[in-house]
Amino acid sequence: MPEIQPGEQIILEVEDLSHRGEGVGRWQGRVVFVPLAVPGDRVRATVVEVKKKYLQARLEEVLVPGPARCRPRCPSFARCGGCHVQHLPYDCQLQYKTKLVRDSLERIGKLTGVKVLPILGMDNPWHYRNKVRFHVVHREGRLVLGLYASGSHALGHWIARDALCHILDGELNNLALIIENLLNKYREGLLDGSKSLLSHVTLRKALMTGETMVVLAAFKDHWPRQEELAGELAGTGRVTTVVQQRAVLPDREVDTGRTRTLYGRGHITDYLGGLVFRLSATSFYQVNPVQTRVLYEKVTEYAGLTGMERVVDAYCGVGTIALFLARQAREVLGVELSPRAVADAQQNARLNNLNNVSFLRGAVERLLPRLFDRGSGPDVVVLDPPRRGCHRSVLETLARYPVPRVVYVSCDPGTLARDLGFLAGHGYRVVEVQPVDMFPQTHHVECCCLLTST
Ligand SMILES: C[S@@+](CC[C@H](N)C(=O)[O-])C[C@H]1O[C@@H](n2cnc3c(N)ncnc32)[C@H](O)[C@@H]1O
Repeated sequence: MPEIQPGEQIILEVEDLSHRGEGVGRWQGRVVFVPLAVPGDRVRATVVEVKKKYLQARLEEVLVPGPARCRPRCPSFARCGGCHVQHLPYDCQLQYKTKLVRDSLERIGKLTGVKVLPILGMDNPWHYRNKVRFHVVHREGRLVLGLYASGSHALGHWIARDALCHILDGELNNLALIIENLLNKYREGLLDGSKSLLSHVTLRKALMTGETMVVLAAFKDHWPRQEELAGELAGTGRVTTVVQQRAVLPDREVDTGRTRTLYGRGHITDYLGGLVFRLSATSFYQVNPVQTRVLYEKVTEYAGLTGMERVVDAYCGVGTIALFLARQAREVLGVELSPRAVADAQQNARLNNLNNVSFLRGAVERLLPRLFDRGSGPDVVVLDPPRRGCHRSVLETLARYPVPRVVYVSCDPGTLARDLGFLAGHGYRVVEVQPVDMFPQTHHVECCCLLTST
């Protein structure tokens, strides 16, 4: 039989969801991925890519809808890359995420029989995000704020034309509309020929204080009437600080673009779990404040502190987990690559009068082995790496110097499974995995895991 070609249409039943939230079915024995299809659907799809082991296809028509399929709230759901599973009711999303974690541990980590608890979901899984990054495009004579389409650098959701974003905080949605109008008022200074000088605009709000930051990321440090624009943004009454950032490549995980404060203090302040946190423009902070509390409580439980322990919080950001744990530990050392985040973390320790915490700036893969080689191994290590997981040398260090408790926080079940698989093969027991739904309506899954070496 001739090989199937891109452009050909196929009909298939969808049986499962992939780690990217795409429908998964089979056609003549081959695995087929169909974005926007859900389990139980019978669909007609066009093949867009033929790979050795699978076909990638585009959904053309749902011939018979699966029993769980529901109507997405957002009219641009099918275009926008921000959400992936709005066409499934929330309880099904939660079941899918728990299953995904179990499957990843078995398939990638080769870990069977690990205790994976049902995911902890939200009471209200909408409008939870405290942060958004809008891309800025010059189109049809206007500067437009929007979100990228899935897997593309084209806008899939324009904030002014399409509905408001259903996972973003309501006030940030309103602010985005105001900002788009203001950018157009100052458009002349914000254009470089026909292109926008601004690459993106980031909005970040502190849930508990309402303080709100606007970050204007531009390809130039200065442009005409910059201060006036910042002043008008501040005059909206919603914005407490405006920061200008030199645009950096979008895939840089540690945001090192130079920043300059145009209005206010250059940071916002939030409260979480009885602690106060200062956040600068480029420092990492969890985007779902309600679930962050749930996650950190789990980290605290798994750390099992009695007040005597020495703890390392690796990949510590602005020191949130380090400070949560410092209240119950002898001492905590945070390690973080971003200089701005380390400055925030040090300031946060002072703001909270916690003097048993210190922070080291640098790569965990470089600093952790040194700590252990010097003989100052801790009792508890918390790992909360970016999506790519831990560097091999971090895991090798933990294998060489067994730590009584490791708490691994992860936002990628695939790399988590890989790293847990390594540690399980080097003397650790994976005691329990607790998924936490930090990102409803999307395929992203956060997990908190406890490992012991005894
Ligand atoms: C997922 S965030 C976790 C931050 C923090 N634990 C929290 O809950 O807010 C990962 C952090 O690791 C930092 N990072 C990335 N690569 C790193 C590395 N190689 N060494 C140290 N820190 C790194 C990032 O700047 C970011 O702050």
